[in-house]
Amino acid sequence: MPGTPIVNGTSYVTVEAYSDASFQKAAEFYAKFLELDSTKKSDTETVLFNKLVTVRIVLVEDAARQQAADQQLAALEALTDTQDWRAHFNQSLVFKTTSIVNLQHSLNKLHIPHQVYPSTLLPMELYTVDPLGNVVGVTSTKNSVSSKPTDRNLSSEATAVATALQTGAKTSREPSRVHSMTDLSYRVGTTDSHPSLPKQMTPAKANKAIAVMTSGGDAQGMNSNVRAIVRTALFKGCKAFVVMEGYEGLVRGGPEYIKEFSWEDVRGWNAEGGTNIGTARCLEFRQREGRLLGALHLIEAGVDALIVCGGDGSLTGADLFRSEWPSLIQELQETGKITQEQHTRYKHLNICGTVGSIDNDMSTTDATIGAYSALDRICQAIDYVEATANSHSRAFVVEVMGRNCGWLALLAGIATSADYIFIPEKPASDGDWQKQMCDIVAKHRARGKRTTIVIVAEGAISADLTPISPSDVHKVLVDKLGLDTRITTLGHVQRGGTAVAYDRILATLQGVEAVNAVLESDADTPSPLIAVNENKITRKPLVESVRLTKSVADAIKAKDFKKAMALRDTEFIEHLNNFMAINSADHVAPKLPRDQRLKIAIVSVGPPAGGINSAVYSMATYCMSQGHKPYAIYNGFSGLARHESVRSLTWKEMIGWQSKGGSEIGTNRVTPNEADIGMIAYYFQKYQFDGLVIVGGFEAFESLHQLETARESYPAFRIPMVLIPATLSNNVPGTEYSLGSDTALNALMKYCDVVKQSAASTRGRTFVVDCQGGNSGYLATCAAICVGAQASYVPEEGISLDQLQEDIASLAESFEKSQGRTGFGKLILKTTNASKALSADKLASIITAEAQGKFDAKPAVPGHVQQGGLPSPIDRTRATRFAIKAVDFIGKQQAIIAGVRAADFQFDANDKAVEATASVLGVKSSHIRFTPIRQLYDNETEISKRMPKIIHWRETREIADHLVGRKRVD
Ligand SMILES: Nc1ncnc2c1ncn2[C@@H]1O[C@H](COP(=O)(O)OP(=O)(O)OP(=O)(O)O)[C@@H](O)[C@H]1O
Ligand SMILES: O=P(O)(O)OC[C@H]1O[C@](O)(CO)[C@@H](O)[C@@H]1O
Ligand SMILES: [Mg+2]
Repeated sequence: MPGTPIVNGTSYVTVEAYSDASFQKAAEFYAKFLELDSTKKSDTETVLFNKLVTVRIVLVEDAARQQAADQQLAALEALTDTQDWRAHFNQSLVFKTTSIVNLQHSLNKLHIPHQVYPSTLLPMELYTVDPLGNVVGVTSTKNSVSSKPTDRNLSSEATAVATALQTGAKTSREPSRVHSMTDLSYRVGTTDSHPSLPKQMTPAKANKAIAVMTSGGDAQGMNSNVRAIVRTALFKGCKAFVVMEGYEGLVRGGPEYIKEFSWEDVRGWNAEGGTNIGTARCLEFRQREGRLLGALHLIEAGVDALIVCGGDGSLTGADLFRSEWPSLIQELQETGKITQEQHTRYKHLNICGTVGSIDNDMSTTDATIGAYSALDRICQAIDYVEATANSHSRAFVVEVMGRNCGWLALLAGIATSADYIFIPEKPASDGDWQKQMCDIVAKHRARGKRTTIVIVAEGAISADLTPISPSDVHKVLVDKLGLDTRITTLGHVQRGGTAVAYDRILATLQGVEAVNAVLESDADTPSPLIAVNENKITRKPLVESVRLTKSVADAIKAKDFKKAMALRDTEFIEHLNNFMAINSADHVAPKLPRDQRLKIAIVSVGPPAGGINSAVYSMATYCMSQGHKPYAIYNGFSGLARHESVRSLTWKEMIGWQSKGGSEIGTNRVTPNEADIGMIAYYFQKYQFDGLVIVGGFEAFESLHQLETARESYPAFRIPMVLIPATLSNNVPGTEYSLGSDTALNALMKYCDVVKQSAASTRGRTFVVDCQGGNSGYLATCAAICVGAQASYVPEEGISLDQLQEDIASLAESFEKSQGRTGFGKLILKTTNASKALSADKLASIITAEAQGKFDAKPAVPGHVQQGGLPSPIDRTRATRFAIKAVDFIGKQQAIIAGVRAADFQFDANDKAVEATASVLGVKSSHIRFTPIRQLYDNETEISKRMPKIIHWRETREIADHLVGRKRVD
């Protein structure tokens, strides 16, 4: 916003200069750096100021101090790249700013060297050194979600300095002085020349030109990846380029194919399908001549780093390109195509891969960009097909994409509870597959299923590598089982439409991380591939990932299917085992011996969330496959206490539950204490439950805690108990993901896409969307990333009037800039509880009034639409995974608790092993973990707020802000 001071905070600082020359330079420096006006009071005093900050410079001639200061500057210059130079200085000034980003931009323009911390996309502190030798820090950390620099990025000493910067406290390293908002007087050094700063302070890295391309088959989410890369590159002070048409664009070169992009060029891309920069399968790039041209064109365009978003093939190409780079540029120089200078400048090709492919066939990452969107399209199609199949009692053979990889077929099989799947990694021999399929289909039909769904991956084969086509399968179903059968080939519909929320977020976070990775790489850093493991964005060596991926295909070709499976990630194998277990649920030949079979109850507590039915279905069918007896407690604990609503679940009644929304066994918010815990214990004893699975959100969390606490009094609760988190608020302590949150996020995102489109069609229109989530801003924050909302307000931060004013001003500014442009609609998201006083309606009125006719705002309230109807494939498949893990947990914990169950004198509730038998299942970082409820309840929960103490997604807020250029007020 023009006129807004770049720094604020009521700081008044006096610095001393020891020579006239340094006195002059300091005045110039502060005027530029902090955008201050200056008044020369006398030959020995200059005052620089804006509304909020005053810097007073006084000249105190002193040769000895001058010399000391010179030495200090020389020491600073000697520091290396890897050193955290803040830790080597003992004097500093600190100011606050609303936007480090803007400050960084202006310093880049002024060519004033600086460093930012932490060294991620989320700079919260910026440092430079003034001509007097003072370290000058500017921080944006004050709002409740921004975090301190982490140990990951800072040495412990530097962390102490950073902490002190934020708290105003002194560090133990005397005579460090860190101040803010006070009148300070410093002993400062001076030099006759402007200090030439140490290497690592120069913004050399941020001067890079970073190019991105999309390659191979297009995938939903590629546009979000490109958007994030372009904007992060610009945000970091780099130039951003896009290579059009994949490797084809590299081979052709020139500004038509290698284009510089601006912030505005990627506006609105999150909601667009396919890839807007084009993609291709380029034969020429497979040849050295093609890659030689590619190298030349990159150098001609001045590109330092290339980020390739593509599948296994594209990244194989990228890997080859990087390994060949030295010889390519050698040849270019020898043939006079590039100069010696260019050869030196572009000596190392900095490459990074973000995996974009619907196939999800890249090793070392759990998900590729686009895979879950394609899965969404497949599941939607199969859900549709189910309806017609059911009407005619028909069988459908559905062909899905995936040349060498069965991930789509497998996950779709789980998500739609298909009868049989064909995937290339685990083929049966000819003769066997026909029998296996017919046995299972016939069994399901005999149990009363009217539909049959068989999913065939494009690359399906039998054990002798003969392709299995949908017609082969069709023939068997007709000839052997006499089923009325149809074939549906989904084809490119799977790559159609816009990305699901998961892909938009994955693509965005990976884009941000890819830029970080290339900026942090040097000649010796192996090219990274940006992966995701469970919920965590990670970096993996590209070469190794490509090698592993190739070896899967090689193993399949060599008929070594065991190896092929082993080379797929562990989650793939787990999914396959899960599919086979629940799909072959068998009363006749269960897996476990009689003495290990258990009675396991499941209950749902709290409001409905996508995936509850899938969890119940998977838990029950898995129990059946093992030999356990699954029971449902209908209508929560109140149902049990009042009506003894317990029934063992049958296979037939659960047909179709995997894909259903809501909760078939009923749910409510009543906890055991509210319902009557004595009655509940009585029924637990009556039914002799050996284990309990609770599915739900915060009330379910409270329920588990109550039951665990009641173990002292009621032996019936001395059984393994586990909570599967399921709530759209995603606020259950002990997990970073709750079932239902993905379904809700997609529902909210689709709603936002629609209103944003409406906003874009109406000149000067903003919608204020009211989001659910209780006291958790998770949903609003993630949706803000998915739809590129201008701002989001969440309960963790509340709504400050200053911030609101800032957001309105920035809306005004962007609407003004957008004059004459189309497709320019804005969204503001607000969690209902972000402010009780400011409803979406009121907020919209305030914005409209403040806009003074330049634009307007309307409220939009999706309400319970956010519960989402049908559960998303992510919620369905994760529900299955969680349910099976929960049942296994109960099985494993039996031994620990069974011995002490009955005898009071042996039961010690404080025994750690016993305590751990009542746990919350959660995704934490990149693992599934069980955490004892007692530990979570006592140490990790803000009970009154119904929230975990640590907000795992808080960094995401800053990314959301940065990608739309939102300025933050303290
Ligand atoms: N071994 C290789 N050497 C050089 N370039 C390659 C190589 N493999 C693939 N490429 C380049 O990458 C492009 C895309 O590869 P491919 O067609 O295998 O798709 P992909 O990236 O695996 O994506 P998807 O499988 O999702 O469609 C190829 O057209 C080619 O230009
Ligand atoms: O669109 P094309 O070039 O026909 O490619 C289809 C192939 O691309 C993929 O969709 C991967 O993107 C494969 O699953 C499929 O075999
Ligand atoms: Mg591929």
